[in-house]
Amino acid sequence: MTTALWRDSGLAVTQAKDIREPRMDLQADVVVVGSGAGGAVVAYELARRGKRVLVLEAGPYVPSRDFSERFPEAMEQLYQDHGSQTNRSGDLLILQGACVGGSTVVNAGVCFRTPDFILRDWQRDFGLTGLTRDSMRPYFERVEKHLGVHENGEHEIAAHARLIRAGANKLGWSVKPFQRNIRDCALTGHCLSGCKTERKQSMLVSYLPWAVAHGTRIFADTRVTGILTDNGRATGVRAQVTGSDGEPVASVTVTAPRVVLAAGAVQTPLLLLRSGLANGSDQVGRHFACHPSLYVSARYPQPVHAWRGAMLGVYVDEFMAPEDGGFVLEDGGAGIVELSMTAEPGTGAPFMDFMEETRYLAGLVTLIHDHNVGRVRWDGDNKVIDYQLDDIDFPSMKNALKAAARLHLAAGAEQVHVPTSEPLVIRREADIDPMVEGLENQPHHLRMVSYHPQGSCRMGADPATSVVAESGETHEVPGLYIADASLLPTSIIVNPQITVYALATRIAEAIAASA
Ligand SMILES: Cc1cc2nc3c(=O)[nH]c(=O)nc-3n(C[C@H](O)[C@H](O)[C@H](O)COP(=O)(O)OP(=O)(O)OC[C@H]3O[C@@H](n4cnc5c(N)ncnc54)[C@H](O)[C@@H]3O)c2cc1C
Repeated sequence: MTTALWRDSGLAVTQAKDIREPRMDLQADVVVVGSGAGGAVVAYELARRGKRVLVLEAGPYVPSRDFSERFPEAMEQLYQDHGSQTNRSGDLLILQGACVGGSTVVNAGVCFRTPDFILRDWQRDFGLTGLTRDSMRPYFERVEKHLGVHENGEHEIAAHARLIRAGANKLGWSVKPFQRNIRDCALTGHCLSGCKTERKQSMLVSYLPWAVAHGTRIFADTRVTGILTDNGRATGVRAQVTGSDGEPVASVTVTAPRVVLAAGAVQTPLLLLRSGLANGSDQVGRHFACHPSLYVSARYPQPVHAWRGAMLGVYVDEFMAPEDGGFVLEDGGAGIVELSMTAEPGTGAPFMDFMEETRYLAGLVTLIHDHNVGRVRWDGDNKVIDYQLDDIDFPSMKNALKAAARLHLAAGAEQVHVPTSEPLVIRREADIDPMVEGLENQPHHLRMVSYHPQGSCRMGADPATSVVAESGETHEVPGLYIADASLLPTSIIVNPQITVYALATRIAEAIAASA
């Protein structure tokens, strides 16, 4: 192995191309699997306390200067399965980052604390009595300070967001500027392709360099394939380094008394299932949720140019509480490619007509508080994500659609495009309820995207119904921890990165205290 190199943009990462030996045996106090929201925070928080930390990341290291602002290239470069990961039936695109920094590299930078009513549910239904608003506050404050989280200024409310705000104001609905972890946003609108300007405070430009400054070693192109145990205790991991040509480069064994899984809500359960660990209760991979989203676009009489300016400006929280509807509407800028990926305007001539109108379109993303009805599992060597929009969640989806249509029309839109497989266009307020109520919950009927997979290794006090304890340690395997979005016992309705950072900070504290 050659010494890891400092790259121009500042992160020391050992990549497949740096490795010369076919076998490596490494030691650490803590080995962290995955370098996204959970993994990066755990790595830094433990390294700064003097632990020898090793981070293994399956995806490549892509320095910010190599990011492409062409979305298809970014998907190829930075996303899990090159942006093509779906549920089993193929009607839900499930996006995740797969690179050093994980999904935080490609996320939109929106920041929400876990809503209080969600924390209360977790205390009541899962015995997570330590996760109160007051006890979580210092963790939220810490990550928000580190990541420069602040409310959008007026210059960050782009034309599309101003329309959404005007519509909400007209209806008397609560509408607020987003909080984002973007310092001096360059307003390029390319958040989902990685932030070339490094203003978005992803893990790639924050916690990972800080962890490295405290001695953490990061290996990219290195997929963990198994967890090692001795006498029922975690003792390390087995991994495989793969070159950019797909050829195996080296096998790696890491010996470490603490193993932290932070491979995300799809890969963490798969790794546990493959290793046959922590699943005596048959809970691993179950209770998967994902905030299935619709992108409801509308044509305005004037050009909107929804790809210009900050990607996300404002959101409507009028219906966030379950008793108010259980959904959130988020304004969302989109370029032509993102639009053609999430809208459903038909094929042939209708599609061409729709795309020609792109500059007149503004969009709203719907987020619902879905139930944990999904499951991640293996079928032979193939990963399977079983998730269909459940009938129990369909009313919230319809209510979110109706509200989005109502808001667009109030803001002056001439027509609203509902992303259904049969093109559905709403032009009048009076048509909203009958048209949306006419929809049926059938596979392939709605064009859904998930940006927030979560909940497949849930946290709880009862080992019979959960995988990990409040400390993040698995109930069954001492020394084996989980610190990513798979922990969340229920879907949280809002964008989850701050929840993951805060929980990972807390779990790192518990690990440090245990060692
Ligand atoms: C397009 C997009 C937009 C989003 N926008 C927002 C937003 O605006 N606000 C917000 O709060 N949230 C947003 N999110 C969600 C947020 O980024 C995630 O919830 C969060 O990053 C999840 O953290 P994690 O640690 O669970 O997983 P990730 O951050 O996804 O990290 C997991 C890492 O583990 C690696 N890995 C997987 N398997 C292995 C293995 N076997 N061995 C080694 N490494 C492995 C993966 O390659 C990946 O890098 C967005 C997500 C996406 C995809």
